[in-house]
Amino acid sequence: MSGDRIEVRALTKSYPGSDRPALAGLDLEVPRRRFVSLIGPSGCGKSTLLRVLAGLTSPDEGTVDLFGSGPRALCRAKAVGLVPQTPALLPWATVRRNVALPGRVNRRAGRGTDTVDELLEGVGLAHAARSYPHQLSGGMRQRVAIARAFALRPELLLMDEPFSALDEFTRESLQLQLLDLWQQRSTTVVFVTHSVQEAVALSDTVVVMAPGKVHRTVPVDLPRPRGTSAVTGPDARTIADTVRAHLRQAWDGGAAEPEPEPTGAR
Ligand SMILES: Nc1ncnc2c1ncn2[C@@H]1O[C@H](COP(=O)(O)OP(=O)(O)OP(=O)(O)O)[C@@H](O)[C@H]1O
Repeated sequence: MSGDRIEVRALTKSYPGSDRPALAGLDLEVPRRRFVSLIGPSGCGKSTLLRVLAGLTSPDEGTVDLFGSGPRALCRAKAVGLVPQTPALLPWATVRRNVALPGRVNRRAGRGTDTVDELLEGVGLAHAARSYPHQLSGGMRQRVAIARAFALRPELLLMDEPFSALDEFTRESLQLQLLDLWQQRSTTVVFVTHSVQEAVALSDTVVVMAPGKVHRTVPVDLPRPRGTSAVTGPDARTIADTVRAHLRQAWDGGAAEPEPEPTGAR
């Protein structure tokens, strides 16, 4: 147990009626305040891992230590935020209220809150504070979901392909806003994506998964804050090529040499 990291050990999880486990002995370490992306073939267990980390489902075997607590305890303490692919906003509430509501829950849980105006500013939605969800574009709804997740001041933010339905321009602008919010706060982010470019642009570490387990961890040694030139330059392209090579191995059944050191997302 350690308060400065997430430690997942030998995690297994099978769904009833499925012929192979969704997670098959997965090990992972994520130090506090890091931004880590999970990437891997469809069905390799990325969402299942997020659901276990969020305390939404229990593993069959293995241990999960989130900064010295279990997932359910961290969730009860309102210290875990989850941003899904399609945000579920309250249709009857304005943008402002949608973002403010977790704060009220938080105050009851004895945790601090961020001011709603700062968060709306941070995601470029100050002008839409009085709008309702049905009046927003998909990108704006996802911005509300991100602001709402940060309103919880989460120790751990889990994001499951949050930008996959967005056009490239909206996606890039949201990536920058997310990085700004993350850098201003001490949140640890675990981010699922299918985009190698996105994983490299955002992360300290890219975790390449093969079915049920971690295949490789790839450090992203790019300076922060990352401007467009850093994430499109030669160093970023080299890292992206490394991730793609590991992804190809993962697709081919994970026939790589063993991980040289423990599968920590350092
Ligand atoms: N509720 C469920 N019941 C039965 N099987 C499930 C359930 N959820 C996931 N699975 C199976 O578990 C495996 C892992 O699924 P999971 O959604 O975690 O993968 P993923 O990597 O997130 O996939 P994708 O990239 O397509 O979103 C898959 O074989 C999937 O069919």
